[in-house]
Amino acid sequence: MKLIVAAATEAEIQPTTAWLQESGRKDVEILITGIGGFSTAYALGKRLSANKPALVVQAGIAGAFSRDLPLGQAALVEKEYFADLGAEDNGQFRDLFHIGLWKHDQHPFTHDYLLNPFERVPDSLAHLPRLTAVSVNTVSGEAATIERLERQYQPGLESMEGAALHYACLLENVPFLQLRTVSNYVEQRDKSKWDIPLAVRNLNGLLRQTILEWNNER
Ligand SMILES: O=C(O)c1cccc(C(=O)CC[C@H]2O[C@@H](n3cnc4c(=O)[nH]cnc43)[C@H](O)[C@@H]2O)c1
Repeated sequence: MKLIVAAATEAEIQPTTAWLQESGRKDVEILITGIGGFSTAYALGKRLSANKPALVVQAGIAGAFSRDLPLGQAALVEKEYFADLGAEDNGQFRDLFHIGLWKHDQHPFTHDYLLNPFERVPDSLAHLPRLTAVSVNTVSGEAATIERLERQYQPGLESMEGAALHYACLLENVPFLQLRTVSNYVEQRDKSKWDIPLAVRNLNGLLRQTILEWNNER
């Protein structure tokens, strides 16, 4: 049974891809899903309908809401929200639960979020904080948007693909983990403050340990 490592961009997991190619390992499959929820849901849905892996690990960088998480910090995402899917109503954002198009606890949601029920977290990742995250189509950079997300969801992290991973894997009944490292803070956009190399280095270090550990256990 395979382990699938899914990432939005090749750049985020390039060190792991190179290492896997050198090792000639065949039991780990790389899936580049593209950026955003729609491309991730499509890529995962298509792949998982062919046959089911033992585990999908989505690996990527993310924005952090709090300075308590240093750049480069790794975390596992436990709860995910589709945070910009809804309607604007008299200056207020309403999600699909609020406007009655989705029902609380409808499969695969728990209340209004997507919970990862996976309990067999590898030792190499067991020490990581387990956070709530929001998934968005537009990287948040306006104070009003950031305040709204914090008020509504109390997130630790923001990405563009996490909720799609949870949604697809819960529907397909495939175990999954979402591993993220912090590349930037969710704030007014200033790419010069991002540290993508550090986030990618830490992400791939943990990915490699996870793959080695996963291999030894079977
Ligand atoms: O510019 C580069 O060199 C570069 C290299 C690797 C990856 C990138 C990306 O921009 C990856 C996009 C990916 O990152 C996630 N992400 C990172 N920070 C945030 C954020 O603050 N809010 C939302 N998403 C974020 C996201 O999942 C993207 O898919 C660039």
